[in-house]
Amino acid sequence: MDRLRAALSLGFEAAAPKLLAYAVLDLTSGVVPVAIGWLTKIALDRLSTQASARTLVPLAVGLALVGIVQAVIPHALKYLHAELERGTGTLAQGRLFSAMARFVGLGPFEDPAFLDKLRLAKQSGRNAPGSVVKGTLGAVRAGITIVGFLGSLLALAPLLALFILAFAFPVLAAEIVLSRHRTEMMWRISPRERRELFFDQLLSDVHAAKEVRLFGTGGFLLSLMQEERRVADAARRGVDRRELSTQSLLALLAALVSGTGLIWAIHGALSGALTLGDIAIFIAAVAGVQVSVAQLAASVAQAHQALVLFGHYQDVIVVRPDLERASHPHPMPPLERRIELRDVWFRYGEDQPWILKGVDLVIPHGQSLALVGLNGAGKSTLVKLLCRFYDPTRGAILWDGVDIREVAPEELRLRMSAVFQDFMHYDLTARENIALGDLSAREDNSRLIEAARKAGVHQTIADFPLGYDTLVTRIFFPDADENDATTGVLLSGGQMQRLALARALVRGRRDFLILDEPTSGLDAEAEFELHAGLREFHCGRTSLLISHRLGSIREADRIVVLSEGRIVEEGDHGALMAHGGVYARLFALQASGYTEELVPPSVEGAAL
Ligand SMILES: Nc1ncnc2c1ncn2[C@@H]1O[C@H](COP(=O)(O)OP(=O)(O)OP(=O)(O)O)[C@@H](O)[C@H]1O
Repeated sequence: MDRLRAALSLGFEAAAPKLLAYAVLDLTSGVVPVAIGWLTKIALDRLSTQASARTLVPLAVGLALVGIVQAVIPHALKYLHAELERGTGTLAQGRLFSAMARFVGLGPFEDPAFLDKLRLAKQSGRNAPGSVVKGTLGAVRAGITIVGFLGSLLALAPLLALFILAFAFPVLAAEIVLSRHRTEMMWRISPRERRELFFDQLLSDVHAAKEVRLFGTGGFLLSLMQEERRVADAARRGVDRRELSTQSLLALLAALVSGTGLIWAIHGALSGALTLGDIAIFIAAVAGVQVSVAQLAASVAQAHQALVLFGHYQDVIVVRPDLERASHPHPMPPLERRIELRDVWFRYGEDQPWILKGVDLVIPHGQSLALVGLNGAGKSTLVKLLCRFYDPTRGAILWDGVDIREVAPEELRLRMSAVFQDFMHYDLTARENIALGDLSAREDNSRLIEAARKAGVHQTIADFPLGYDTLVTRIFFPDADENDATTGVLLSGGQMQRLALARALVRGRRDFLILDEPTSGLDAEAEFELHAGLREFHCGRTSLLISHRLGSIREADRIVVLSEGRIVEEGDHGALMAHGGVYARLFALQASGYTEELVPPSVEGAAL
């Protein structure tokens, strides 16, 4: 009942006048068949008693008017229903995405059960209020028609009226059971549909297209996609078949009921107990009640199914933040002393292996720290904990002595900037791609240009047909525009990475800068220039740099080596080289790939 109220109030909030108009028209259409039945009966009775033509005119006009109403109402209802769906769709979308914005971290986006719920919530938030209104009003409308016709039947054949009414109960029960099966099936196949969608996107994605073609995996991926569809279709087919057999059985029952009624009516007519008009209204009533009972059942099923799905929407919009928010958040003044990881342990789930195993690390204010380690050592995980995308499973991260769980996550993030290893490229303009780092810079050309210059991408953008307002994508334009550069340009991987870097830099002098492999896609010269620029940029600022190119981090104030979730070495480049441990071995290994004659002295080591 609460769910019904919530769905209706969402519809009401989104489009109250249209919802009311829909209700009025829908309910009116419930009276129409009964009115037609009675007007026909009266007309036939008058005809059979040789009544004058004048008495028939109003009836004919009435019948014509009711006929017009009957013809127009479905179209008006269709329009109003679409309007209702558009209104609720926009409102529900806003609420759904606002609820998702309350998530502090990344956990829910990695939880398959939540992703299934989210997909159904998106669908039901848009459709459910309309379907609930349609289903509920459809049921009421059918109820009105049934009551109208049953009243007529009660006057003619009370027993038959009760017989027909009794038939309504199994129909309703069957429809509700079928609806429950359908919604359960939809939930069951949801992961399959998600996987099918994944393969579908993969097979139409330009990035994947290269490997798909080179490795010839198109057929294989297609077969996986179709397998998902086959399994999901088998489940759908099962429910469809069950519906078909149940509906056929109900149709048989309906035929028996109408057959019995017809035989009774013929007897009545032959014995002179029923007039021609009685027969007409009787036939209309039997058919009308049966159709309306079927409509009632279908409407109840529709509303029931929509309400079950609407439950997913409701679950998502009231979902609690994935990570605890402090009830009285600590203020977040600028960093003055240090960021500290104190005995931090972390794993992604209780059944997952430990990724960080007791990390103690201090990043003093104003210092640059470089993090080094083999693939999978836990470097990016540590970055995600610093941004509070997850909370440590044990231990704490302190910002000037305050646990970051005690401050508002938004405040924490306002004090930071970052380039992530898996940086984003937005299918927007160059201006927007940079300004998404700090929206206040959107119209501030000098700030955008400064950030782009530092990231080494200003000249590239300036040469675009529309400069900073050039779209750095072509996905929004059809083939016909392919040769028109003003409809968008395509960037190389390195240029996209520079844009991502500019996005991080446009945030200005934030307290803490994280650079996770910021130059992995850049050429050696660009990387050298960029690191020189960055050195100047984060000179005297607190920063964390992760890079596998050890030459680019050698000038960091401190280098920390992470191995299997533990810090195994710490010191500056000179000290670590002298120590002769993991770092020295890795550095020597990289350096051995270069010969002195080939590397100009100024860039030696920089591009390792
Ligand atoms: N979202 C996640 N859920 C579960 N496990 C994860 C997740 N992200 C990373 N891991 C696991 O955590 C481990 C450390 O990954 P992480 O990305 O932190 O390593 P890294 O040191 O940054 O590696 P690389 O040098 O390859 O970037 C890996 O074994 C990875 O499988």
